Amino acid sequence: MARNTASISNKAVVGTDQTSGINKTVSATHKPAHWADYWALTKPKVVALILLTAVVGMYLTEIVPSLLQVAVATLGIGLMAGGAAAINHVLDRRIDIQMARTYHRPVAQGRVSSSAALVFALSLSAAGLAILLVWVNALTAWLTLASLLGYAVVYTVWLKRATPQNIVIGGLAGAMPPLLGWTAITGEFHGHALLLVMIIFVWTPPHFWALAIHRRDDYAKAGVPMLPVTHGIEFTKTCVLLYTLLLTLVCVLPWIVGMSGLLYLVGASLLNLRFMQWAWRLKFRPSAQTALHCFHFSISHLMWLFVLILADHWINYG
Ligand code: HEM
Ligand SMILES: CC(C)=CCC/C(C)=C/CC/C(C)=C/COP(=O)(O)OP(=O)(O)O
Repeated sequence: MARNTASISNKAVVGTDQTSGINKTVSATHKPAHWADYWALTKPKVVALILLTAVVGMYLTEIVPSLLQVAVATLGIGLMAGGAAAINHVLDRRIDIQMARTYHRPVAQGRVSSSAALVFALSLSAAGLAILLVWVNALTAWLTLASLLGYAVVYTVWLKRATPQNIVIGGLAGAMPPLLGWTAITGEFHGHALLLVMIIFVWTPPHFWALAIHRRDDYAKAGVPMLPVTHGIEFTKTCVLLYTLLLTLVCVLPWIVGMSGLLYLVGASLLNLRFMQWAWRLKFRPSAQTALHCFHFSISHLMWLFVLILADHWINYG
């Protein structure tokens, strides 16, 4: 278990952030806001992966979308996802200041005021909603708004503070993008898109709980009832292992229903075997960094899985 420290004084906040796996000491004074602070509010790396899954949803339909269609829908969904992330920074600022991983965030530190961050977040969200309503379609616009509210309000305000199943239920909002991509092109629901949603939904618990195991003490200190805090690390490791097993089974469904071919099946199975190997190691042969490695692998896993689904689709259907 990594040890993290965050001491807060009037002038400076100094902590050790090991999420990256690198022991880097960060210090922050109350500097004025920089454009990079606003960029950070949007959680750009998370949104990038969300957008990859949305774009794959767009290209998996029977219609071949134009680049302009893809670009406009991606912009709309991206603005709303970034807006949701910025709202989360405002609503979570008191939790964020208490955790070594998040204490340096712009709103928690006061470099960006809550009101400025809120104006920024609502502007992004409104622009995204308008783009989707005017140039995409109403179904996608309202579904994206539902995802935004699901993450920024239902998860952040309520579930996160209320139950250790917070990220299981709240995970639905983050799992929606492939469906958003699909409806952006077709204007309607499809079982194949729902399968992609199910894959991200089942992937989310092992993704997050691996990190939460590594950061258990942080969450305990901030009083957030994450599973390793309420039910212990061993129980959470068992849940990670069982969810990776479930994920392996769910990932076979696209092949069973004829949505994906052998390239996908073989590639996805290899990725899932590796994920299960990390989860097994986490449960039975852990070192201090295993949970962090497992978390990092989960991100590569989802990225390559969606690249594979798309490559397989292009090979099979042109
Ligand atoms: C309720 C659902 C989810 C929860 C609770 C969750 C939680 C987290 C947390 C706490 C981090 C660490 C962030 C940081 O250190 O700043 C993280 C990182 C990340 N998550 Fe998730 N996540 C969820 C869903 C997703 C989804 C749906 C995706 C993409 C499809 C995703 C992609 C990522 C990526 C790419 C990172 C790395 C970010 C970075 O390195 O800056 N997450 N996640
Ligand atoms: C409109 C649309 C598609 C919305 C997508 C919603 C979205 C941005 C989901 C990402 C989920 C996420 C990063 C959760 C982090 O949990 P946390 O907020 O508890 O983590 P933290 O401690 O790092 O803030």
